[in-house]
Amino acid sequence: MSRALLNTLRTTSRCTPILRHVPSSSSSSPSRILLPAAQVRWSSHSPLGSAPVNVRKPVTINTIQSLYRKNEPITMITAHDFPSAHVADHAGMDMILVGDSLAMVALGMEDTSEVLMEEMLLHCKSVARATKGAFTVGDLPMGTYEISPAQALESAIRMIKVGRVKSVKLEGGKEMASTIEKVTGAGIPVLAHIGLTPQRQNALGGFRVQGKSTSSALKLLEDAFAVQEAGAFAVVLEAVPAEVAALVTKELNIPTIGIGAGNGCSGQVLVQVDMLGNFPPGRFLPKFVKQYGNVWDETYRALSQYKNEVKSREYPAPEHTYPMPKEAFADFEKTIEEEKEKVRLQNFDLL
Ligand SMILES: Nc1nc(=O)c2c([nH]1)NC[C@@H]1CN(c3ccc(C(=O)N[C@@H](CCC(=O)O)C(=O)O)cc3)CN21
Ligand SMILES: CC(C)C(=O)C(=O)O
Repeated sequence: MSRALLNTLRTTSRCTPILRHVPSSSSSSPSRILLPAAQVRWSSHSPLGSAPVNVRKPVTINTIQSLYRKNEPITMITAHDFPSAHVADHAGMDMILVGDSLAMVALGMEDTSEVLMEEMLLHCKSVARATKGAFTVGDLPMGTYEISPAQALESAIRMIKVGRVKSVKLEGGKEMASTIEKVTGAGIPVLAHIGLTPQRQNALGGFRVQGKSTSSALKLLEDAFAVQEAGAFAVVLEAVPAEVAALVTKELNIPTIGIGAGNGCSGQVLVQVDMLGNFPPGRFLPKFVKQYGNVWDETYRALSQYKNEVKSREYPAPEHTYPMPKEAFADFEKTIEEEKEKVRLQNFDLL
């Protein structure tokens, strides 16, 4: 036992039970700093974790083009942080979108109008760090691109430079053509987004299916042509009748990525937490969402079991603890008893 610890035992034990003052192995303990590098382990969610190696060629804009030419459906999913992007990338998604649905699904906001550029950038960065294979797209949040093409380009550049994504998405058709031209002209790929554009929910009168009448279907086609002409590499079609989306897809020579737009699109996108079922029971889900998992139930079950096992002292079990040679512990106990005895005698002397 070190002299310092013995001194601590001596001085503190006069007024308080000594065991409270034995330094613990908590994370704030300075001894942690002295660990040799080889012993330092990272969480499995960190970039240096022991996650399986993902060996696929990174998806580029050319890969997307080539999938489109081969008529192979393009897969896209949203992600909002390192773990959700990590798993999406490993599952082999072609594209990962940091959608502004981040506002609701990760930040608990009411709708997408509240999310700020700085918040999008933070999440884009964490997604970009996890994504080695998929092509990343960052959503330009409301208010960062509508004022002028110059404003849009400035925001798009921030997305690339700070957010570390490979392309940007913005909502709007014909009226956004000059903006899309400006951004793509600077070498930043743009994914357009037409049909139901959630950032304009107040003008649309809510989340309403678009292109249901002949005239609104024609407007959708017009918007699709306009964004294609302006240089968008693909276009999201959200909440439009399947036959309209299929026809628009046929008429275009860039890929359409459907969400609530049926099976005739060149690819599909969904919000990851929706399709994973990672939300409490009873929450409204758009009818186009297919729930492929039940992550909420599984998480709830695991957390409840953990809670119960901690309360009942079932966890941690012996296999979750670190062994120590019996003799070393016996010595440890004995030394403490001896020290306590010495202190008792000293205190007695002082009387
Ligand atoms: N979690 C989440 N997932 C999404 O897919 C999503 C969001 N949030 N927020 C932004 C938009 C809103 N989305 C929605 C929401 C509702 C419908 C919807 O189903 N609306 C009515 C349509 C009524 C009509 O016009 O016919 C419906 O009853 O189907 C569609 C898209 C899709 N987006
Ligand atoms: C659903 C997709 C297309 C989206 O825009 C988002 O997640 O914000």
